[in-house]
This record gives sequence, structure tokens and C-alpha cells, in this order.
Amino acid sequence: MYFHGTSQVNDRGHLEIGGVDTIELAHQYGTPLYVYDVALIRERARGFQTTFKNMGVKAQVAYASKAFSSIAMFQLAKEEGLSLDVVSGGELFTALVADFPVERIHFHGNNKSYEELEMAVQKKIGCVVVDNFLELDLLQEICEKNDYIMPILLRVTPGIEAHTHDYILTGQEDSKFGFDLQSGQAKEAMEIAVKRSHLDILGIHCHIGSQIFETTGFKMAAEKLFDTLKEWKEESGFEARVVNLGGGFGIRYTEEDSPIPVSRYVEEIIGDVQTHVKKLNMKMPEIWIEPGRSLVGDAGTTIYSVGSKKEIPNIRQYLAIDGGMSDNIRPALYQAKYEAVLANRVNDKAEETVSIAGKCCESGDMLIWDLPLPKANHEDYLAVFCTGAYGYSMANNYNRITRPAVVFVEDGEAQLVIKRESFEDLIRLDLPFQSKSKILK
Ligand SMILES: Cc1ncc(COP(=O)(O)O)c(C=O)c1O
Ligand SMILES: N[C@@H](CCCC[NH3+])C(=O)O
Repeated sequence: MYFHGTSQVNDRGHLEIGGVDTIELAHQYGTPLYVYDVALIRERARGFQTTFKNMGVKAQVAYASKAFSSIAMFQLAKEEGLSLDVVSGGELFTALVADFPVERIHFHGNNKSYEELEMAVQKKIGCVVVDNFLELDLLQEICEKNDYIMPILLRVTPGIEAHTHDYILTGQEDSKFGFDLQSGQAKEAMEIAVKRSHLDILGIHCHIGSQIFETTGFKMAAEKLFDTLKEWKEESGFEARVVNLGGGFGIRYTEEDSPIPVSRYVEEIIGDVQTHVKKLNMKMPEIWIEPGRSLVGDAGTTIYSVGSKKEIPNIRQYLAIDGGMSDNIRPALYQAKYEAVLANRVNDKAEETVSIAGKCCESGDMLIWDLPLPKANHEDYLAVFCTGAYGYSMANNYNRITRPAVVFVEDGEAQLVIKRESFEDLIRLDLPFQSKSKILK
């Protein structure tokens, strides 16, 4: 069994994370329960930042908060000196409530509303990553109205196909994100932006996709960005101060995955960038990256209570848990794979193969297929590893299932950072039906 971060088995045979017994957590906070290993998040944040420092490259490491956003998470990111990538008014609002330094907030998204852009301008955030021509116009208008000059990056699609699931590919030419490089659209956007009185164009951005292991795609994309910048400098005199290479660094969900340590992602990609920049005889700009999954993915573990069992002789055994696609939609959406153990009997030998079923009314609500486990029953707990990214943040209320609680654990202590949703929370926005029917009256 592969244990991430501080996860280990304690002398009661229970899964322990951050020095805290997960079964005690389950008793105290109920299940399903998201448990985050704070030390592992810190280790990753420092790994990225120290490597840049050691390479002598000025950088910002922005946490892509879509992976898991909450006030406590943003406070932790602030404490670790990270910047923050937000993609909606809601994420921005959460960051402001968390008192995140506004100058380190970067605002992304392919269809930011007027209100969202105005919020960004009025709060004087560090940077808007402009995605399209409409936004170039809206942002100029809003900045003029508010008498503020907004630093911007232009998001470009470099035409790189990274090896990952189709739904999380973003750098290819046919993408909904950003200005296309190939057709000259990106250059046109740059030429417009440099002329705008209230936009300060810092440079360009690209993000080629997510859960990528090889550094080749990143290097190819980076080289393409620098070749483009060289061309723009020669043709239009525009010189970039920042190049943002996005996120997408892969992590280990199962033994099929072979990521490299975060320091090596940076060393390999930035090493290549340094060589390329030298070759082009350019000045090294500041480099920004936006890791999400690699900062929080394997720091998260979900603890479920085991429930019913169904055996179809000679075909399959289903073991149901008290959550599913409502707290983790990734298996249903991307056929994502996970590893799991019985959290209360980690050392027990596997005796059978079961498929873990969620409790939603959907046949597709299957968390893990064909998992070897000890014989389990309703008194057991299942721990699913590596659920820290795009788990809670994609959780939903399908079937009016309440979203789980989230705890942070570190140095033998646990703290609740998101309360479990209640039934009252579920109906908070509902209004009664005012019937107009004459027949029923
Ligand atoms: C623009 C942008 N930056 C950063 C990320 C973070 O990606 P990851 O969580 O794979 O690091 C994403 C999501 O894929 C993204 O769309
Ligand atoms: N939500 C996706 C990643 C999306 C990345 C956003 N650009 C996942 O769970 O893998």
C-alpha cells in the first residue's frame, strides 16, 4: 500500500494522518469526511518555491484554487507565501474574506462577467489573465471608470496536445480558452492591449492541461511562448516582464501514475526555459506557475462509512459507501481511478475483490472498480486516498445529499475547516410554491 505524506498505520491498525487517528475523526465529525494533511501541502508549496529560488529565477507560485477552495485553505496558502489563481467572483470573494493579499491574486476564466471584472478592479487585484477580445474591451472600460490601471496577462493557446484525459486538455488549438497563437489572434490581442491606457500588459500565459507527467509538453509550450515573444519584440517592440506557464503537474493516484517530485518538474522545465532564453538572446522574465492538483491532491483523503453489500454470484460484489459522486464526481466524469483501504483495519489482508458503489441514484456512481479488500461490513470505514484536488470543490447536492465536512490535520491536532452541510442548508434558498390553480383552491 502506498501512503502519501504523513499517512501511516498506527498501533491500533488505524489509518493515521498528521498524527491523528482517522477513525476518531470519523466518530467526532461523521462521514463522509475530507481529511487534509497540512504538512504535505506545506512541503509541496515550499518544494516549488525553493526550487525557483535555488535556480535564481524570480517567480510566483500561484495556487490554482479551483482544486480546493475554502477560507482556511486560502489562509494556509497565504501563510506559505503562495499567490492565488481564482476563476470566479465566488473564489475571489472567498480570498478577500480570507484576507489574502490582493496584489498576489490572479483572475482567470474564459467568460468573466462585467460584475466579476469590476470586483477585481475595485479590489485592485494583482493581475487579470485576459482570455478574449470582449474582455479586453470590458476591462479597459471598467478600469477607466474606476481610474485604475490593471496589470494583465494574455492567455494564449500554444497548440500543444498534452497526454491526459480529453476533458482536462486545454492547450490545443481547438480550445475554448485563450487567444490562438497560430492564427495571429494572440498578436492582435497584444497589439490592442499595449495601446489601452488602463491596461498594463505584463506578458503571456498558457496552461496546457492537467495531470501531466512528462515535462516534454511543458517545455514545448514554453519554447513556443518564448519564440513568440522574441517575434513580438522584433516586430512590435513589446517586451514581456512575466511568462506564466500554468499548472498541470501530475500526481500519483494509483500505481499506474508516475509523477516526478515537484522540484524536478520545476528544474526540468525551467532549466529548459533558461537554455532557450539564452539561445534567443532574451532577458529572462519573471516566471509564474499555477499548480492546483500537485499542491493539494494527495494531501486529501476521504473517509466513508461502509454500508450495504450486494453479491451477484460469479459476477461482482458491490460494497456501498455513504457518499459517492456527490462528494467526488471524478470517477464518473473522467473515469478517474483511486486506491483505498479499510481505515480501521489497514493491516488486514485482502480476501475479496469488491466494487465500491456510491449512494446516488445513478448506475454510473461507482467510486472504484475491483478493489481488493478484507471482508468488510457496515462497521468498517473506507479511506480513499488522493481526493484533495477537484473533490470537495466539485462536490454537489445531487439527490439532495449534503456535502461532507472538511478537517485539516497537523502535528497530532485536527481542526474543522468546513462544516458538514445540514438539511436546513439544503433548503435555505428554496421558496414555497404559490399555486395559481383555481381547481385546487
Ligand atoms: C488556467 C489554469 N491554471 C491552473 C490550473 C491547475 O491545474 P492543476 O490542478 O492540474 O495543477 C488549471 C486547471 O487545470 C487551469 O485551468
Ligand atoms: N477538474 C479536473 C481538472 C480540471 C482542471 C481545470 N482546468 C480534474 O478533476 O481533474
